[in-house]
Amino acid sequence: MTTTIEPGQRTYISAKTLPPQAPAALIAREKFNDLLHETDPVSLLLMQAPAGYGKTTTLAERLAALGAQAAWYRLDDQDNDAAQFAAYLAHALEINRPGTCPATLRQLAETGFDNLQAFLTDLLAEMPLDADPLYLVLDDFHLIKDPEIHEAIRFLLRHQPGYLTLAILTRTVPPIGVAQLRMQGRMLEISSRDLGFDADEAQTYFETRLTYEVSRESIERAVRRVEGWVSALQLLAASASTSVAFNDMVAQFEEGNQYVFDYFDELVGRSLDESALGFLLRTCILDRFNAFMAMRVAGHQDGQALLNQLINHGFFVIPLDSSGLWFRYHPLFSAYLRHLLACSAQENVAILHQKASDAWLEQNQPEEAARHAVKACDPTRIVRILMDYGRAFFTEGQFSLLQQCLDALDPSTIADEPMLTLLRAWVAQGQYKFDEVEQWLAAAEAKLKEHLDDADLRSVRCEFSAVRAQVAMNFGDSHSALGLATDAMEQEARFLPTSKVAAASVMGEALFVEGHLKEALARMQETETLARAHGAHQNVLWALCQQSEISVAMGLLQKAYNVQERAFQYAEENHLDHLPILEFLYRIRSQIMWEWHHLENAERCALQGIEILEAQGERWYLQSYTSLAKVAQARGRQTLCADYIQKIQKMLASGEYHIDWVANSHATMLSFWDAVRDREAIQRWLTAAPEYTIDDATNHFLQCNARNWARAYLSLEQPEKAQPILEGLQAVAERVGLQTDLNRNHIALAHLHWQLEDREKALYHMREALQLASTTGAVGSFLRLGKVLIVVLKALINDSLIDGMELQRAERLIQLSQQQRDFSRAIRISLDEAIIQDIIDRPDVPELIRTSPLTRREWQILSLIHAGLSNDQIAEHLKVAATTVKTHIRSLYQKQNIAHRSEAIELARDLLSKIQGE
Ligand SMILES: Nc1ncnc2c1ncn2[C@@H]1O[C@H](COP(=O)(O)OP(=O)(O)OP(=O)(O)O)[C@@H](O)[C@H]1O
Repeated sequence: MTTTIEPGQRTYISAKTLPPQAPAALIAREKFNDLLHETDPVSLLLMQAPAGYGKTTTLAERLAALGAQAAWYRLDDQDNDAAQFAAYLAHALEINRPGTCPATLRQLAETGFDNLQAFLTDLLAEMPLDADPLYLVLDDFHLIKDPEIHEAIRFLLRHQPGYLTLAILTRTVPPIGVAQLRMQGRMLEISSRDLGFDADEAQTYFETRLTYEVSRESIERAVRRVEGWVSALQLLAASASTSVAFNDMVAQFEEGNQYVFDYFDELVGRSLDESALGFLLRTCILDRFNAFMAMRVAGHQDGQALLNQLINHGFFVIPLDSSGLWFRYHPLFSAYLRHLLACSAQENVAILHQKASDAWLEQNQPEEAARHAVKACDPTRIVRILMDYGRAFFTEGQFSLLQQCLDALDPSTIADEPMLTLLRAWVAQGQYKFDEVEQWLAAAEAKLKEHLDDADLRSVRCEFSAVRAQVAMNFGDSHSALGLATDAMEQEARFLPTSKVAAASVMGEALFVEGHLKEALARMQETETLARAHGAHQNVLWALCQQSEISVAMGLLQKAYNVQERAFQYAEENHLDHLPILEFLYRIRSQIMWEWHHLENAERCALQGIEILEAQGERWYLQSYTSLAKVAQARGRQTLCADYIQKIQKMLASGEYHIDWVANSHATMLSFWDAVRDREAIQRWLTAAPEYTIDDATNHFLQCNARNWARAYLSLEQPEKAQPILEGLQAVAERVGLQTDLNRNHIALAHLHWQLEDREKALYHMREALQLASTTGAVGSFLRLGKVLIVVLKALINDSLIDGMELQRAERLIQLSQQQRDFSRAIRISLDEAIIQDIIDRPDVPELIRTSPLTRREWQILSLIHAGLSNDQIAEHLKVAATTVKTHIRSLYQKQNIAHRSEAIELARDLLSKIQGE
């Protein structure tokens, strides 16, 4: 049955055939250029993604930017009418390209058509055979339910002229023969995965909309939480009025946010029956699922059909692979469903988790099974899983999963089983809960005495010694650690096969901290081999990271880098990107990158570390924040650096950390306070700083800790107090071969003697430092010195005391240090609230500065324009894409009614020159 298209005159709503109005903060999405511009025209461009993913805005923005011609037809429910559909389709084409189909339109008005196909036949016959490329955009196509219109679109796709591309924007996959077109290579697809904003786009978006600064880390976290869903980013920008509120809201997204819930209520409420809703509620407990898992958990016979129904509804169901077998829910949608589930009286959540646990085991996915057993609060299932897979979890480094499992068990259950006790003790030691370690071990020893034979008891003792050795190591008692580790090496492990690997690793660590670098390196290489033989991923990566650390201590940074590469390769080959230990790897990579002044890489690695640690909790971010603070400071971003320092201080105040971490964080804090001349903070630090030793400073962290004291005294201009510390440290570093520390101590000694006005010694130490830098490649440690570095280096050059490589290095350091100081000044001015307020309050300020306030980023760019930087230089300096800078400049121009760069420079000069007092 087809519908006749009756004749008739029509009134057209013009908004339906116009491109949409662009939002005020429109982000250019150049990443789609390749797809839209540089390929041959295709028959169909299918943009399919859930609501609010930016389908309409993106296509409109890109087509306009590329100067492509497009006829828009924006559909609504009323367009499920053949006559209306035909009329609007022809009208959209005609108003975009007059003369395309006047006769068809006339016939529509005067005689009508027998059906849609007859209409399309006439329309296609009337359209020219050849013309400039044209997009015919059908927006919100998911609203079309009429099969006749779907059939008409199939017909159109078969016969359309080559210059026409049909662009369909839809939440669901339309039944128009997509599979066939895909096979024929006649269509392009853009999905939610492509449409999601990436971190750079989100950064530009927030910088355009917010009046406060948000760190890159917060932006990346926001993008991860919402998976680039622009509507959620928009909500964030509109609702959060400070950076604290911003971060709170991002954190809230995990559990759910009321505005987002309301949005989903509207979306789901309209279109789902009971059975589909039940299916959603039950399956939302799964992090991912296929039809089998969905059927087992939801208890539905035909999971696949229900799944297809949900996908066709355009819900936030994300395919995980191209085979279309595995799916998951968008995290915000999942939070919404979990909220509904919690409110539902009909579902027994514990039973759902038990079903999930059993089904995952059938799918040979014990980790998932364990997670659900924990959520079901089901100790019997947990013990069963741990007895079968606990060792594997351990060798893979799944500590937080083990912790969750073990936390759910009764202590006496654990004490009955040596293997469970060992797991429990290792997990506690990994969390620095050293007292607990001993309690777990002692409780088990007391119990096991009663029912284990002598051989087993000996094994237990040896394996327990391995844990005790690691604890002793963490207390800094390398002597006891060595003794216990030797004990542990005596017997083959019966309960946890990797106990001997752990003991070997402790021996390596003990040698390292005692300053026996070569032996330590050899021991760590053996540990790596042993760990590889056991397939113990965690231990392999740990041993590699330690080799890298030892190489850094020896001043062989390039070698350390190469070892890290091996570790990255191992992680990739074994698909270990989710293991928390990878954060260690990224962290030490970030440290080398900072030392080599590759700031972008240093930042990237620190951010990557945070991403890995997200599930472990913020307590573990300390080192990542330290790296980010160092990068921010090196870039002259003092406000950002101050934010990180504040976070670091908070963490240090509320948790126990190894001295290695503490010393590293303190070094960064001191450097920041020195740069901002906060003498009080340095004084305060001295009153509570960790004690230092000099004679025992046979490793990098004890050297760093003592050097912190010396640097604090130097910042307070008390060189006489710093002198014995630095000289003592230098002697120890020399004795045991800590080359990187020698390098850093020489830099500090140069500073010290400059303060003491002993020019000759200052220059001597600086020259030694430069020489060592030819193997370490150090840059960051020099730049930390600030202004005095330039003075001392210039003196070295003036006195012709260096040549060749050292001279080149000195010149580059002067240039970098100078640049850092210039940028720091420009940014300080543009980010200082008081200075900006001062400008705004001036009576002669242009009115527009008051009425359309600039964002921080715009002030910053204005001040960099004033400092004489080109767009590319600004982009390079701010570490953003050149297009991002252009977006900001465009917005700035709009706000200030500026047409040319020269006017911007004039405005900047006018606003900033007096303030800078130049
Ligand atoms: N490039 C962009 N720059 C700024 N804002 C954007 C951009 N893209 C999308 N937005 C904003 O995000 C929101 C959702 O965008 P849009 O309406 O284009 O999504 P959609 O996928 O077409 O949604 P629907 O399925 O509801 O039609 C809009 O408020 C829009 O202004």
